[in-house]
Amino acid sequence: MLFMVEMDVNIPLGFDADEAARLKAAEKARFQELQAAGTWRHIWRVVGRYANVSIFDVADNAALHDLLTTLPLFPFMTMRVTALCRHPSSAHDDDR
Ligand SMILES: O=C(O)C[C@H]1C=CC(=O)O1
Repeated sequence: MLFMVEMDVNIPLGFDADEAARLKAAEKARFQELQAAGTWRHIWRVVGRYANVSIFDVADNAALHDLLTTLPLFPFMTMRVTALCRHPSSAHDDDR
């Protein structure tokens, strides 16, 4: 199942800089694993914000919930999830 996830990251001012750097590095490593696995299919930066729009391909709602809530930056993220399905005019057979 495909989902669009909009993620806004808010690390509070004054948060420990080393810990923030560690969490960002862990997030990037987890992202790269999930991208290589085809689970985190796409990511775009939202211009002018510490935010992204991503496309996930997971088995079901529970799998997405488990994945998102275990991301290293999850405690600092606001997320909006939109379920997607293939558009009948799409040329991409794997959009499902
Ligand atoms: O930078 C972000 O938008 C937050 C997060 C998502 C992927 C990643 O590497 O970091």
